[in-house]
Parts: sequence; structure tokens; C-alpha cells
Amino acid sequence: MSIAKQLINIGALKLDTEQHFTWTSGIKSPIYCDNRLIISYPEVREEVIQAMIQEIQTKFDQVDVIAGCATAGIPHAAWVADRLNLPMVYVRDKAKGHGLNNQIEGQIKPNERVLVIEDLISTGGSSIKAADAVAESGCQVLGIVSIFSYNLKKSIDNMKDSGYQSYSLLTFDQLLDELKESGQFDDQQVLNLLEWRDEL
Ligand SMILES: O=P(O)(O)OC[C@H]1O[C@H](OP(=O)(O)OP(=O)(O)O)[C@H](O)[C@@H]1O
Ligand SMILES: O=C(O)c1cc(=O)[nH]c(=O)[nH]1
Repeated sequence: MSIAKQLINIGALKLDTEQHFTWTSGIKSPIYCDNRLIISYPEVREEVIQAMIQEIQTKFDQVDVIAGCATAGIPHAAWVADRLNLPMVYVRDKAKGHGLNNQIEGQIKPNERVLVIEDLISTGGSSIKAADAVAESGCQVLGIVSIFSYNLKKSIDNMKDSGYQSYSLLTFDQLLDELKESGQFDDQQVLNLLEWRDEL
């Protein structure tokens, strides 16, 4: 089953055209994709892990370390790192502020080739920030792999400016196609959502 179908089946897609959800960037959205639910469904997470591994193996040569973006990217990074028998770190959105004051937890060494794993990309701000922290520690960021991207113009521009390659297993456009095919959304709803996304 496609990842789009699986996300729909587990209820990861939330729609609220009246109240709207507030994204981490502050954007108010009628839609919210809760990839965090994936961790509770072994069959779905298995598909996601396998798809991520395939993406990594086809797009990147030699990966030394997998870095998960805190928090929603962490479990996926952990499963992928485990399957590939690679070291893993995770990257906080900022330094912890107490204890060792780390932003990156785990160990990376200068010049290592690091692949960043994120669960979702809206503006790309969070994953780029995590990748920047990895780069600032002297490592080479190979790119960012995420489960889902809204394909916002802003995220495409942000990724381009950052210079990081970014790949997502599923895009908003593909998800809307699936919602239309399954009869859950009609043509007009899909058009409205695409128009809303393109205006952000
Ligand atoms: O591309 P962006 O505009 O940065 O948005 C995407 C980010 O937002 C969500 O995280 P959130 O801030 O909700 O935190 P969490 O991962 O701890 O749940 C998501 O998991 C991404 O990290
Ligand atoms: O941009 C976000 O914060 C965001 C959007 C979304 O659909 N899902 C999510 O977990 N975060």
C-alpha cells in the first residue's frame, strides 16, 4: 500500500477548515499531517523505513552518520540507522540550555558524511537549521530525507538557498491525488487546497 494511503488509514491527516492548525512557522493551515502517529503502527513504519532506505541508497553514495531532527524525525532516524548499521545522532532545535548544553546529541566527528532525517517539511526551516548545526560542527551534510513535504514555494526556495539536497517520500500533491481517488475529497476541495498552498 502507498505511504499516502497508509497515512490516511491511520488518521494522520487532520482537516479543520474553521479553526485552522498553527504550524511551527506560524502559518495557519486547514491541514495537519501528524507523522508522529506512524510510530504506533509497525506495518506503516516498516514501509516508511524501507522507502527511506531505498531513497538513501539510490541518492547518496557513502553515508557515515544518520542525524534525526528533534523530535519527530528521531524515531525514523533511529530505525534507519539501525537497519543500515550506522551511527546516529539527533539534533535539537537549539542548544539544550543546561547539562552539557548540546544541540547535537551523540557523536559526530569532523568531515563525516551526515544524512539528515526529518519527518516533515513545511517551510524547511527546522530541517535546514538542523543541517546547519551539523555543518557547523565540521561535517559534510549529504542532504535531507523526509517522509512528507508540502512542496511550498518557500521550502523549495529555502532549500535552494541552503544548498542542501532534499528528498521526500511523499508530497502534498500526491497526497491530494490519493484523497481524491479514494473519494474523500472532491475536485473542488483539492483545487482549493492546492491554491491555498501555492499562495503561501
Ligand atoms: O519545515 P518547517 O516549517 O520547519 O516545519 C516542519 C517541522 O515542524 C514539525 O516539528 P515541530 O516544530 O512541530 O516539533 P516536533 O518535531 O518536536 O513535533 C515537523 O516535525 C518539522 O520538524
Ligand atoms: O509545519 C508544521 O509545524 C507541521 C505541519 C504538519 O502538517 N504537520 C506537522 O507535524 N507539523
